[in-house]
Amino acid sequence: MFRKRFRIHTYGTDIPNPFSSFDDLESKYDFQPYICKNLRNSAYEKPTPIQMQAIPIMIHGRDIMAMAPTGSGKTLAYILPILHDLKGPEKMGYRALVISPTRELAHQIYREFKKMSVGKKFKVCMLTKATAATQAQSPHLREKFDILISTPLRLVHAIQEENVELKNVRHLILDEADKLLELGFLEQTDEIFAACSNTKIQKALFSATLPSSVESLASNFMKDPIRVVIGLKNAATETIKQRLVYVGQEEGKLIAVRQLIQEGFKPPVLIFVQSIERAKELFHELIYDSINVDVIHSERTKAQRDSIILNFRQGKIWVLIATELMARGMDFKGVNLVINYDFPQSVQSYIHRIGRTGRAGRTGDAVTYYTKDDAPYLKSIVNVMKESGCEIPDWMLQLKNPSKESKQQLRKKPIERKTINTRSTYDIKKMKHKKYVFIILL
Ligand SMILES: Nc1ncnc2c1ncn2[C@@H]1O[C@H](COP(=O)(O)OP(=O)(O)OP(=O)(O)O)[C@@H](O)[C@H]1O
Repeated sequence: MFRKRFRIHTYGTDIPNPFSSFDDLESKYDFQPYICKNLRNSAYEKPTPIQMQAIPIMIHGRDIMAMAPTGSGKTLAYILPILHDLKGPEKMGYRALVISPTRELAHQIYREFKKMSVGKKFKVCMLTKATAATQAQSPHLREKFDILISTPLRLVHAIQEENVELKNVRHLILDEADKLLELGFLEQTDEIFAACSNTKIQKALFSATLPSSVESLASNFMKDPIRVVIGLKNAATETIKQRLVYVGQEEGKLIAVRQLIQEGFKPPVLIFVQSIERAKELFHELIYDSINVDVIHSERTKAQRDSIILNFRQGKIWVLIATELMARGMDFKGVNLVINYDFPQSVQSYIHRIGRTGRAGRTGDAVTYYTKDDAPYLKSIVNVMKESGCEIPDWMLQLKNPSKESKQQLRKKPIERKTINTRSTYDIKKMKHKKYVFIILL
């Protein structure tokens, strides 16, 4: 009955019962008072459904595959049982390892660990070029750490250079697990698994989307895992108001964005495009529109990326143009609107992108622009919207589902789109001419 009330679905054997209040952590599970104090200080009043169920499972040492909506508190669902199990710093090297697909998300997880471990002198390390180099120079330092957070590539380098030791790791978490088990990351993830040689290791996978193919792949390396699904499988958060907007041709998108800005918009806003090139192009268009806009992608320096994220969090940037880099895991609490300027290349991408708004019970808006070229894939998004309870016109419901092959093709290669540019070639030529005259005069 309790599970039904919170839409907690579980699959597996000997599943521990969920708990209902953070007080239970101290009274029933013997959590140390410092954890409960940190929870109170964070103003978290009650556990979210994924926390209610995943925490007891992890405390019992069971492997887990957990799927819960974006912004529903999955990070805390693995941080709390790890801190509880590790008890205190031990100077025996890394005992918990969290892998994240992006450096930005790894940093966010690091900050959450630090926040929740105030009062205990745990040594938490986020693996960067600098921290890896320090540990390479002073191997005795490695023993002082308890918890490691890293992206796959950085960690694989450190393993190959013998700069990290993972034999004592007993909690291995894959955050955004489906991404980490996709081609491109899979080889690195495999190498990390091989380096975690402790036979008593607990493996946990967390994501808002875990396609069945990933679940079956994961069951090969997990021991009698328990699957937890909150709400509907692979669905969007229900507090997000989703809209699909037809813009005709590519040019229509810029008109639509400018109209939105002119009508008055509530920042912060995130705009997703499909490539770095297009992110730059859109930035060069919007920068002249008297709004505080910036752009983030993997070609920007690490220092620039850090400063952009900070400024966006602090409200100094109103509109942030981003590539897929920002789509997963990033927790910007107040994002009011997500615009999919370019149609997402998969349902998973759609769910994660729009999940940057409507977090932790808040409401949010998501607008997805589509052109004639995107129309064949429209039904995939319509299906997600329908599952989330959005109102959808009949004609959209009657659309045909795209074939498996065409979906796979889109995942591999985005639709080719016209350059984002409203300035005429005549204007550009004129500007270039002016520049040369100016240089000659100088
Ligand atoms: N029990 C709670 N009560 C209220 N807020 C919470 C609770 N647990 C976590 N939060 C807050 O909810 C927000 C979203 O949490 P988190 O980033 O862990 O979401 P997530 O489920 O991992 O999302 P995503 O799938 O996008 O990665 C964070 O700001 C976090 O501080």
